[in-house]
Amino acid sequence: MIYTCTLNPSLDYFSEVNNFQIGQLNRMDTDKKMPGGKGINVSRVLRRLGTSSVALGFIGGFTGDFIRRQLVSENIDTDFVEVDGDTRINVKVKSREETEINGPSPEINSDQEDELLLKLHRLNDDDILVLSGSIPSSLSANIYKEMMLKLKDKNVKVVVDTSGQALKEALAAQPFLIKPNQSELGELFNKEISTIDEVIVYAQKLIDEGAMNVIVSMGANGSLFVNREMAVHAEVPQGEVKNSVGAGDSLVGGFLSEYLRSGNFIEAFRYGTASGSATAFSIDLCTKATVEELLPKIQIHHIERQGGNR
Ligand SMILES: Nc1ncnc2c1ncn2[C@@H]1O[C@H](COP(=O)(O)OP(=O)(O)O)[C@@H](O)[C@H]1O
Ligand SMILES: O=P(O)(O)OC[C@H]1O[C@](O)(COP(=O)(O)O)[C@@H](O)[C@@H]1O
Repeated sequence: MIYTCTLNPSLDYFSEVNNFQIGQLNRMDTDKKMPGGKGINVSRVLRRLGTSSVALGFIGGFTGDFIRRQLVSENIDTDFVEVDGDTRINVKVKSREETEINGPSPEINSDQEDELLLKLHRLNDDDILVLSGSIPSSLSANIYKEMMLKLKDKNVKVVVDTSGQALKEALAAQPFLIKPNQSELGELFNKEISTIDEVIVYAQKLIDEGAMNVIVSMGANGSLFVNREMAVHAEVPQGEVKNSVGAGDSLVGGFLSEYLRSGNFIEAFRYGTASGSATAFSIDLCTKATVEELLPKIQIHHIERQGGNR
């Protein structure tokens, strides 16, 4: 079974505003409310691709009720811990450019934190746990690492999709997969990373620090998969970007769905990358049909590393 864990879910409020002007009264042309947060998006993508999962995390208030109802209507199993405050609202404005304003998390107290940690007992050998998104300010930045250490005697593959300190801390617990985007990778090393060669060098450093597999997503430039055996670039076709929110989560969901089916890293990477692009080219998240239409257009290039593959 795949478990996704979203410590900081969101109601994503999407609005389209033609000619958005800062400091002026703007009116929306369209709006839409969707359940959001990285693990929740992974669960939604997995369901669309025909793979079941259980969504864990903290939700609360009217926004939490909305998320729960939406997930139930999509036949996604949930096992959330209820908190007192409202789950945050993240505002996404689409105009000439996309602008995101993510809200602050509600307070999580130590009983609620313990309740979530106890749920990890549900996991068995060969399950997959996806730890995705930012960490609420009332929790410690090393909570992902702590969760992984609780599972160390079980053969659970853990995927970590977060950034900054939380990601640095998690590396020591040897995640199966991490998925920073290009700017998150740069942020980890306090360096602007602009070429594919640089991405490979720094992804490799994350492997040296403990990650088993690294995918670096690079928006319209596709993505890179790096582990000790290979470095692979997936080139994506150009298309009209309708909404890039959730593209990274779709990559993770697509990768896992195909990895569970075939156990093949390259096919999983191709499928994940197609899923990311299919979401970027859609108003909502990708569907199985949009992913499979793009799949033949994803070009896979093996890259020989300096000093050879290891
Ligand atoms: N403009 C785009 N054109 C084509 N594919 C895209 C575009 N933006 C994102 N994608 C796809 O989605 C994946 C994840 O996108 P990215 O923006 O890098 O992730 P994140 O949402 O985590 O920042 C990319 O690897 C790519 O496959
Ligand atoms: O937890 P964070 O880092 O604030 O991110 C939450 C936001 O990221 C999303 O999960 C989208 O993430 P990606 O675009 O990286 O796939 C939104 O649904 C949500 O609003």
